[in-house]
Parts: sequence; structure tokens; C-alpha cells
Amino acid sequence: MKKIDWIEQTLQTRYQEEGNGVTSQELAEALQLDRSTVSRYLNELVKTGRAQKKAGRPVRYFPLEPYTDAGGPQRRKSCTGESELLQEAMAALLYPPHGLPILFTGETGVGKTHLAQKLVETAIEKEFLSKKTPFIAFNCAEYAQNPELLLAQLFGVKKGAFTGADENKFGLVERANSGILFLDEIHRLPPSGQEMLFHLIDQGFYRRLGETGVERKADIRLIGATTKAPEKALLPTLLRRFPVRLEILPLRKRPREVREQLLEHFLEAEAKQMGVPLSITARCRSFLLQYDCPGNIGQLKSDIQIACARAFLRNLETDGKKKVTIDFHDLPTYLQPQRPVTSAVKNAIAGGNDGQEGISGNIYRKLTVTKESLLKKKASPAELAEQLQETVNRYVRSLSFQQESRPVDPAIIRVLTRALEEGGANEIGGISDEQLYAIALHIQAWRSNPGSTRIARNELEQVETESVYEHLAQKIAMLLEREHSLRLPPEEIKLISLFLSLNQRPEEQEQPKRLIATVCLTGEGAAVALQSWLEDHLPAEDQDVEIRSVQIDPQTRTSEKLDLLQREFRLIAVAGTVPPELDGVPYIPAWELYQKQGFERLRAILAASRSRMTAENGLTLRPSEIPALIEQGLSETVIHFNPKQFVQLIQTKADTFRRVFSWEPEREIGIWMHLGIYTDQLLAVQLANRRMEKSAGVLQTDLPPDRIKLWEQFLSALSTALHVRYPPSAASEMARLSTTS
Ligand SMILES: Nc1ncnc2c1ncn2[C@@H]1O[C@H](COP(=O)(O)OP(=O)(O)OP(=O)(O)O)[C@@H](O)[C@H]1O
Repeated sequence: MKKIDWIEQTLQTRYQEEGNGVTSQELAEALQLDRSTVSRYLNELVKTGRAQKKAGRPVRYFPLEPYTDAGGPQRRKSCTGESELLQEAMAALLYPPHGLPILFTGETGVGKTHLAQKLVETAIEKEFLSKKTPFIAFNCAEYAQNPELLLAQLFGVKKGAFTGADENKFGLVERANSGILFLDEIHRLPPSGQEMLFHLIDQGFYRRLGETGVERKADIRLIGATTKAPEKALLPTLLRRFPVRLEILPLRKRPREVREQLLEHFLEAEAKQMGVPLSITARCRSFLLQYDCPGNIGQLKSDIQIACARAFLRNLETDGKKKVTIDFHDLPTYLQPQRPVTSAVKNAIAGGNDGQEGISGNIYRKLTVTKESLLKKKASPAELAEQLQETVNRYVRSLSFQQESRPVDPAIIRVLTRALEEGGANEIGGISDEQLYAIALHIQAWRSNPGSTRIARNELEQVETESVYEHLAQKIAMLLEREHSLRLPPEEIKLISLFLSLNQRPEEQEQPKRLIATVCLTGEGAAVALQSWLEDHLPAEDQDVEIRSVQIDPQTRTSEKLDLLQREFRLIAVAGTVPPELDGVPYIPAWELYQKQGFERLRAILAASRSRMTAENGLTLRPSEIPALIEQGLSETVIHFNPKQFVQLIQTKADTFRRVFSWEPEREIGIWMHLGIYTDQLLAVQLANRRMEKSAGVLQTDLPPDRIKLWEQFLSALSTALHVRYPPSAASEMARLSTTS
């Protein structure tokens, strides 16, 4: 940076701190420059209109224009209303000699990451930083379940630091040297990591994991971000290292103009992608400007993207019209409680809450290309409509924000549940939750606007449903009338019986579709990114595999959505940043999947799941293929023991286990993978000298003792070979996992 810019910018910062002008002596001290040099530059700034001075003794200098505004008034009015924050952050980022660490706080989706990126871009644009300045962004939540790995990612690892660390690896701190390190969800750093970080901030030195000798030097400017109250989430010692803390307000607390500007900005961006003129109805615009948006800018953006995709689809279907207009019905379904149930609602119920960033690629181009290729293949209009709708549904699923916020009246759910119970729904195989929700939403829609559902009575009457569903639907109608004075017309009752009957078909007739769940702690970041990556990379023969992103509860490691999905699909693998509590389903960490071996492992799982699909034709995975698959699977996942040795140990006992538990091959792989990952986690805890998790003692179980014994013996052999200590409950836990319920 040029000296004059440096002086101008320090003048800015000082002025903000002190408010009543700065003397050349004060500036000279702050910058450790000679006073006469500083005076010279200050006068130059005054001459060129970038500062002003107030006569007196001593003379005081004031900044004139915020330096972030070199882009002129247009820029200052940037759609984000963020210029003051940027200005403050810029002053901190460039504060000599190495910048001051900055902490952005604010609810999810307020734009913390966006602001950090913008800050660095602006600094580069204005040549305060060189174009080559590295900017490394890392989300600490992604490895929070494995603190060792998290620290290894950040600080690097020394070869041999632990089993599996077979080469020296440098960390992100090294990559960010002489540049900027952005740590999102910084509160996820374990205390030891927070300590390493403030040592780095204070001293400019750090060590790779496992290194003991000389420290390494790194000169980084640090930006942290957190959704938590920093006083509660960070160690006080680290918190004190952040002299500049900037809170980004949630959308609801920001002026209306900010929302207007954001709306314009996102619409413009979508119009650009569409390549056709885009407009929006007044009703829709005013809705978007005032609706409750708990996911902040991220949600507003994804809601607008959904509306645009739907409007574009309508335009594509009606053809001819060259202009796309977004109207109220294009808004995401969960914003429209009075909207009748469509297949999109059903899909959204099974798949919502999928995040903000959207699937990769341009949805409009995808739609246009799909349409053209289907037309070439001479697809029927119905097929065309179905395919296009499905493309939009996938997109909506990947963007839909917080399905939980879709309101369903619990009173209606209660009536439905009671009617189904009393009507004997269990005897016909039960009704799924998704189905229940779809019906509840429909009834709710009908109640708030009885004319809106426009049911074609005559057509419905021609559709046959079995009497058992008609009976159930009658029962629902009766209870609704009795308890809520809601009298459903006959066509509505018929429709409900159709909803009920639809549920039964797929399970009886077809194999459920295969599913890969991508998971992370928010269900939005890594999970969505992985979902779209997988959608682009699935082998041709596995294109039928459904991929859904899911949030995992950090405490329980479970997910209701995943439970729901498993009723509809056959879950063959989970990939992501947190291994969920799941029996017998292989888990592939995200970082591994992006590497060759990880992807190979996924291919193996896909192939195994395909052969299981054709198992009825006698094509199934052979037991002899299993060890190689496990070894391959574990080789990139585990770092604390040698997978080859582990597999050899398994093979000594594999036949016995197979005989006792009669696993299917896929299940067997899952069980061994589970044990491997579990063992690795235990070793990680033990190696880090952390207290071993409190064992619940031997589990109360009614499993046959010989099965538990078998596991006890095997775990004891593993204990000796791998130097791992299993808690007393491990054997019964493994026996429970491996026993088919
Ligand atoms: N001022 C803005 N102008 C344009 N787009 C923005 C702005 N702020 C945020 N966005 C967009 O909104 C989305 C969410 O923003 P971002 O990821 O920065 O939020 P965050 O506060 O970091 O959220 P989280 O805490 O969940 O990580 C991103 O797609 C981002 O590009």
C-alpha cells in the first residue's frame, strides 16, 4: 500500500476512535514515522480534498471521504447497505503492521461470510492489498466432530504425529500466510485450538500438530465469524484478541431500503441468468418486502431464486411469451399456507430445509436444455411437463428454507391421527407422516379459501378408490365436522381417499429408490454443496439414486428428516461432515469424498447397492469381496490405525460373525465400517489424553449372552492389537447393532 493511503486510512481509524481530529504528532507515533513526513502527506491529503484541517494549536486533521467509497455514490448505495461496516472492517484489516483481528457476529444468513469476502475484494480493488493476497476461508463447524482433524486442517500435521499421518501436511494457516484467514463458526474451535490461535495472533508463530521443535512463522490477518454471543462461545483469552467486533443486524432490524435494494439485486442477478426480461407483480413484491424471514438475507435470496425458477418454468410451458413475470403463486410453498397441495408440496415435505446456496449451474439453462432435448426425443407434452416440473422440484428442494416454518395446524393433525386410528389405518399398513402432512395442508388450504382448490368434481368421481380408503376419508370428514364445524364437500372427501390410497402403492410394487444423504450440522452449507457435487458426479448407471441434504442434530447426532426419508427410500450411504447415529450405513466424510479414494469407495458402495437391487436375480455381493471394500473404505477415513491390520483381524473371525448374525453383505460392510470409525474416534480421544467418554456401563439388554461374548472376545483382540480401550458397553452395543431387529 502507498504511504499516503496508509496515512489516510490511519487518520480514518483514529478519527473514529477519538472523534475530534488527529494531530500529526499522534499519527506519527501510531505509524512510527517521522512527524515531518506525516505532516507532508497530511497536507497533500488536504490539498487533494481527501482530508481537512482545523487551524489551532496543534493543528487537527479530519478525514473527508470514507476511503471505501472510491467507487462513487453509486457504490455507496450498494444494494447491501453495508458500507459503514465495511469501512470499519477495512480500517481494522489494514491497521499497521498486520491488521487487527475482526470478529463478525450475527444470526445465520445475515451475510457474515459475504462481508468478509467483500472486504477483501474491496481492499484488493483499491490496491490496499496486492492481487496475490491469499484469502482462505474455513468453516470450523465442518470438522467440529473431530477436533484433531480440525486442528490438523488448520495448523497442519507432522508425519508420524499419529497413526495414519504418513506424510507431512501443511495447514490452512500456512496457505493463508501473508494473507487473510477467515474462520466461520469460530466458536467451534476446541479450547486447545483457540489457544493455538491466540498464540498465533500474539506471537505470529505456530506448530503443526505433532511438532515439538522450532515454531513456524505465519503472518496472517484474521477474520472470525460466529452466530453465537461471543462472550459465551469463545475463551476470554481469544475474545480479547478481537479488538474489533462488528455485529451484522438481522434483516428485520435493518431499514426497509436495505430489503428493497437486496430484492432488486437478487432479481437483477436472476434476470441476468435467465437472459429474458423479468418483472414481478406488485403483490408479490410487497410480500417479499415484508414477510418474516428468519433465515435473513440467505433465505430472502433462496426464496427469490425459487420464485424465479417457477415463473421461468411457467413461461417455458406457455412458450411464445418472451417476458417472465413472477406472481404470488411462484413463491415457495411454505410461504403460502392457503395454497392447495401439489406434488411440489409433497416433495417439499419430504425434502425441505435444504439450504441457501442452491444447486450448481443455471436452473434456467437446465430447464431450457431439458425442454429442447425432450422435444428432440419427441416426448409427449405430459412427459415434458413432468420432467420440467421434476427439475424445478429438485431445485426447490435444494433451496427451500426451513420447512419447519411451514405452518400446519396441530388441531387438524390431531383429528387426522385420531380418525386414522379409529378407522383402522394400521390394518392396511399405516399412513406415512408425509401423507398425513400433505392431507393436513390440503384441508387447511381448503378451510382458508374453499374456492381455491378448484377440484374437478366430475373427473374425480370417475377415479376408483378402494372402499377402505373411502371409509377412512369419511371418518376424517365426520370428525372435522364434529370437532371443528368444518363440513367437507363430497369431492374433497373423495380427494382425501385418493391421497390415502396413493401412499400404499410404491412400497408394495417397487423396490424403494436408493438414497444418499449428505449431512452437516446446518443441513445448508456443506450438505448442500455436497448434494450438488454428487448430482454432477454420479456414475451414469446410478442416475436414479436420490440425493438429499439433511441437518444433523449436534447433540443427538440424529435427524428426523433422515428418519422420514428412510421410510420412503433405501439409504445406502451418508456423506458429509458429521457422522450420524445410524446402524449399518456407510459414512463417507466430505473431505474424503472429494479425493480419489473416497469417490472410489462411493462407487463401490453404489455397485454393492446395485447388486443388492438385483439380488433376486442371483447377482449379489460375494463375501470374498467384502474385506477389500472395507479396507478401501477405512483407508481414508481413519487416521489412528492401519486399516489393513484391522481387516486382517476381522477376517480371522468373519465366518463366525456371519454365521451368528446372518448379515447381508451390505449390512456386514456397514457394521465393520462402523466399528472401524468408532475405534478411530476412541483412539483419537485417547491419544489426545482426553477423558474417555463416560461409559454407561454394560447395557441393559436382552440379547443372547453368547453374542455379547463373541464381541467381547473380538474387541479384546482388537484392543491388544491396536492399543485401543473400548468402554465396557461396547460389546453389547456392537451386538445390538449387528442383530437384525
Ligand atoms: N449484502 C449482501 N448482498 C448480496 N448477497 C448477500 C448479502 N449478504 C448475504 N448475501 C447472500 O446471502 C447468503 C447468505 O450469506 P452468508 O453466507 O454470508 O451469511 P452468514 O451470515 O455467513 O450465514 P451463516 O452464519 O449461516 O454462515 C449468501 O448466498 C450471500 O451471498
